[in-house]
Amino acid sequence: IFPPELRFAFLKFFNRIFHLFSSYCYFDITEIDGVNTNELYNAVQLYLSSSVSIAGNRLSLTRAVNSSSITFGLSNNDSIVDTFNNVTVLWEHVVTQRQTQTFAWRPLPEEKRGFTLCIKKRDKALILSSYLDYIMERANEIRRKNQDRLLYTNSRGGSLDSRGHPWESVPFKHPSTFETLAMDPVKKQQIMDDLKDFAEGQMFYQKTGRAWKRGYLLYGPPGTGKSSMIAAMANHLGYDIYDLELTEVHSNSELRKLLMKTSSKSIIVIEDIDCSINLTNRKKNSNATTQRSYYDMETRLGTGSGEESGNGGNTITLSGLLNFTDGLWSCCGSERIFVFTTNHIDKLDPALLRSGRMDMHIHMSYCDFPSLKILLKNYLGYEEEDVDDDVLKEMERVVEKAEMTPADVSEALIKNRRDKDRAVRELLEDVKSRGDGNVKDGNVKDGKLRGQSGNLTELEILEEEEKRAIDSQNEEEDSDEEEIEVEDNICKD
Ligand SMILES: Nc1ncnc2c1ncn2[C@@H]1O[C@H](COP(=O)(O)OP(=O)(O)OP(=O)(O)O)[C@@H](O)[C@H]1O
Ligand SMILES: [Mg+2]
Repeated sequence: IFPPELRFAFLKFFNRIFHLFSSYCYFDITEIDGVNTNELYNAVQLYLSSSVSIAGNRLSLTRAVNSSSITFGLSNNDSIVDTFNNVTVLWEHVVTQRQTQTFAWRPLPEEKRGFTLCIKKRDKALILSSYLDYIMERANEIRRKNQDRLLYTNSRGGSLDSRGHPWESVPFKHPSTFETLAMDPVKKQQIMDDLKDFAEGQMFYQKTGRAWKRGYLLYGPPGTGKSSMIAAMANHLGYDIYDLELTEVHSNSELRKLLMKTSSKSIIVIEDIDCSINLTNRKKNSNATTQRSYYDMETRLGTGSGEESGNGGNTITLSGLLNFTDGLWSCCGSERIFVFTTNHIDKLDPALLRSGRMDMHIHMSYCDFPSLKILLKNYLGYEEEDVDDDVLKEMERVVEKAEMTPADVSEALIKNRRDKDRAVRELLEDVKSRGDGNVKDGNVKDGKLRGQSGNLTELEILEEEEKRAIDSQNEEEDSDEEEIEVEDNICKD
């Protein structure tokens, strides 16, 4: 009988009156806030999942693909009571069908989900000041404890999913830890201490006016454990990993968007940075080196000298990357670690290496004696006293000269892991033959060239040559002794 406008006005008026006299107030926490995913929604969901499992009568159970744990959740339009500081609150999970959309610049999920928090008006101040913070903290804790950390990739390119995320995620379950990582224990301890200081350093960063982030550059030959180190870092700190594939990023602004969508307490990784983007000065480098780079980015990437070049801004440049790690944008969110890895540190632009940019440069080197002992323990369960003294001494003598990577050693050990004595014997032979071979050859630096297989491809040989050039350059400063040794051998020969 009444026209709809009148009915609507009446309802609104009635609602107002009702709320005026009601002693309750309500807060809506929707899953999608405008276009962004609402972090609070996810936090509340996680927070409630820990209590609904005990209290709820009707629960929704979910188990994400590859996840190890089952998550409890409130069923649609169900509610639960929670108490905080002796204040009782009511949570309701509200799910409604979304009206068919006329036009949306990206598809939204069909259901509109949200939580409604109902509290007494007199408790409002208390709740708003600390309850929500408490929920965020608890949710983070639960997430870390569940061990369901995530590995994100941007393999979709710049496109967004229905929840507005450019990142795709899978549960991260890499078993590498600092314990299993074979490297010099002193160096390992330094890195662990550094990570600890970082994770606990909120006050320090605030006091010194620095953004709460830290950069590590891992460099060294393939198979020396750079990726394993990143996994160990993530496992140690309980952080998520964002594996940024630069070849999928088309412009600096896309890079910025990706960064904005990373959460805090995360490690942002760019692997093989020398291969995925040309970060050195193009002009200087436009010879053989660039011809054999893995991806020919010449047409797509900028000059790397700072400005975006002329192809419609469709480039990602060194300055873009530096802004990403270092500039104003890098501190949206906090507690972030950037890790770059490379096999060729000399190919990187000095701007990326200057002090203060990457806080720590970590050299992952060939297997040395302490690392070898760790691998023996990991793979065979051998402590030092389980191995014959003479064998150990012999290994100690030759292992560094052999220039085997931890990956080479692991492989040798895995091959014979059912027969431990044989594994040790064969490893010793392998190490000795390589080590003594290296001493004879003197100036041939990399074990792989003389290694098991003589059939390296042309690309690999080019790479090896390049690596040797780099190695000799790197070692100019720090290994005068070795050079003398090599020269001695040449003289003997
Ligand atoms: N330092 C190490 N400690 C323990 N295991 C190692 C170590 N280095 C290599 N490995 C073993 O070798 C394999 C390859 O190592 P990883 O992928 O970490 O090397 P990388 O340095 O990242 O190589 P690339 O430069 O080719 O990416 C790993 O699966 C791991 O088992
Ligand atoms: Mg790697």
